[in-house]
Amino acid sequence: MTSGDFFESLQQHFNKTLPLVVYRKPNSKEVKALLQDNETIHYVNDFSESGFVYSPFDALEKSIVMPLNASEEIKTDFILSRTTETSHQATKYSDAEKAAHIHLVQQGIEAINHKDLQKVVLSRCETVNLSDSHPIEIFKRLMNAYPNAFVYCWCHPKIGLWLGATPETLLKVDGNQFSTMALAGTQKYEDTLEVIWKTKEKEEQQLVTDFITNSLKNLVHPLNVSEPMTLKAGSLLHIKTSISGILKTSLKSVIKKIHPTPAVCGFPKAHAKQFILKHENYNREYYTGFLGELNLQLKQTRNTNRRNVENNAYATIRTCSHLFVNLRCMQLKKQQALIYVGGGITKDSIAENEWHETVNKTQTMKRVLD
Ligand SMILES: C=C(O[C@@H]1C=C(C(=O)O)C=C[C@H]1O)C(=O)O
Repeated sequence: MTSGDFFESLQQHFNKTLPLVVYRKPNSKEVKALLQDNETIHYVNDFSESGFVYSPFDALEKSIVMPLNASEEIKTDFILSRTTETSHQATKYSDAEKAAHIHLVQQGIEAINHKDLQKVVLSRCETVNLSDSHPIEIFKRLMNAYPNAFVYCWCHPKIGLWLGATPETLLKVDGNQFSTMALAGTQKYEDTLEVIWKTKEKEEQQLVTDFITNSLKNLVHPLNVSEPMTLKAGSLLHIKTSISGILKTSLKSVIKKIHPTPAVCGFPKAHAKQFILKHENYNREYYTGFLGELNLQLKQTRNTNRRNVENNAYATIRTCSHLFVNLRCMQLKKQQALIYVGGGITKDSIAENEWHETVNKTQTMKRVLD
């Protein structure tokens, strides 16, 4: 489909206020959309469904799927163009806004010092007034601005409209090949990837790696764990460890084990989650949940040069899922964007610095707003 026809179909479907999702994977030029044919909310039953899944932070809440068999699938190639900065004004924060987050972080540090809690990821939701909002235009700007992110726009008339550009994979399953990543630690990108990471960030990220590798012990075997490396995400840098192996269990079991990871919740998981639900004072909804392709059937012929009938005999069908953590995202209301940002708190955190980290993280979305 031509790019023009693709975005025209998308806009028409959007105008009919029917559910849709449009997305582009990291470093890919292919953009895909699922256009659901009616307003039904399809809930996930056991993660054996096929389609696009949208899951909240709280694993006790229901996940939504746009099923392949109730949607039209369209695709195009999107050619990146030079990013044009929008005219969005710099944010003036009130003292109260800053004080509230600093207080939350201080409560987190206090709990870490006195209770059985090693890390807790604390976040806030910032409201930005918009002069105008064209979700599909914003989605295109996100694709241009963040080529190595998973960029999406998800919309359901009964749930809401979300957009994001996330650097973090929750998991990828291709047949029985499994991979994931431990991503944590943040600093501003200042024109180089050759940066020094402080012990605080290194320990915080190692905790995520340890949690994931321990959780996967009996589910993925053998398990390969890379050295930590620096990853650039927009104007930020993170530490990333790649983890991969052969999956020995169902998708449902592995999701249950790892989501939410200490990269977005904390450690131990139950205590961190309890702290978040009690102290954050707002509902994260889908922020720090996960989203992406669920159980898609990929057909691959072994020898693409041989154009004969026999070739089909060599075709293999693999079931693939590729899920991302819903970070660097926002919810669009009529004339407002709700931007969700957070950071990992450990015993060594400095509350003021954590505030600035969330301010820096808001830039990922603000750069594409009018
Ligand atoms: C929670 C967020 O990001 C997560 C927290 C990070 C950190 O604490 O340094 C880094 C990357 C993400 O795993 C967010 O972007 O809102």
